[in-house]
Amino acid sequence: MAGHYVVRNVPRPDPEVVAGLRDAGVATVHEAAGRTGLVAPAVRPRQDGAVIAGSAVTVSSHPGDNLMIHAAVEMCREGDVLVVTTTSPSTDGMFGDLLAASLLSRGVAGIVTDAGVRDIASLRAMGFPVWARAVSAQGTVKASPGSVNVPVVCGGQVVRPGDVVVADDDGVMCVPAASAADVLARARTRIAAEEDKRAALRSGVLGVDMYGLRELLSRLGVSYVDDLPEEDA
Ligand SMILES: O=C([O-])CC(=O)C(=O)O
Ligand SMILES: [Mg+2]
Repeated sequence: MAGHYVVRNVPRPDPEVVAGLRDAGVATVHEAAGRTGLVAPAVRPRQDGAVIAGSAVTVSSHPGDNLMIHAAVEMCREGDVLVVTTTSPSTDGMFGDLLAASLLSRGVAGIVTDAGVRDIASLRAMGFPVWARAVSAQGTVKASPGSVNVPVVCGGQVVRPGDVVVADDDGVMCVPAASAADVLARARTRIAAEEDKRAALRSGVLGVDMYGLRELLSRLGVSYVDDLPEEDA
């Protein structure tokens, strides 16, 4: 990108679609999106049990510099998720409890970052959810230009401002704004099918029978034997 920008206007997704995707959860949304959009698992939850979804506000920062995160706070609205990336890999702790306090005052749901966070005990105590590549006490400066609300790559996934970011204990998904409603419809179909499967499995039906896997195992040359044959022992 040639210039540095703070973009004010972001088309936000339908809040009902966002809430539906949050309720579906990351694993189901990932399947419903055709196994696309999953942020690399190195960008992992730094607390237990947090489940969020929201419209992405994106930050492209110089590594070791959190100036643009400060600029981004003002662009955030209730329910947004801040997605922070650096222009080259960095694990520096560029986000902590002070910035979280600022984001909480604007109703931000949480942060996803390809870089590092610090003050993690305070962040947990505040109930501000974080998905981050690293936890590092390494401090950062406020000195270099970057951009807010431009397309970024986080954990190998392109995230555009206004995309739906879903994050829970399983990781982080980015659903492009244009496909969010379709993905939610597919997620709901999947959830209904899984309910039937769960009930059958709980009642003792075996996966090998329910999914018709006996034939597949046989075709793949997997033999059932009472004892391991001598020649393979
Ligand atoms: O201030 C910083 O540089 C990052 C941090 O620790 C905080 O937000 O509390
Ligand atoms: Mg701090």
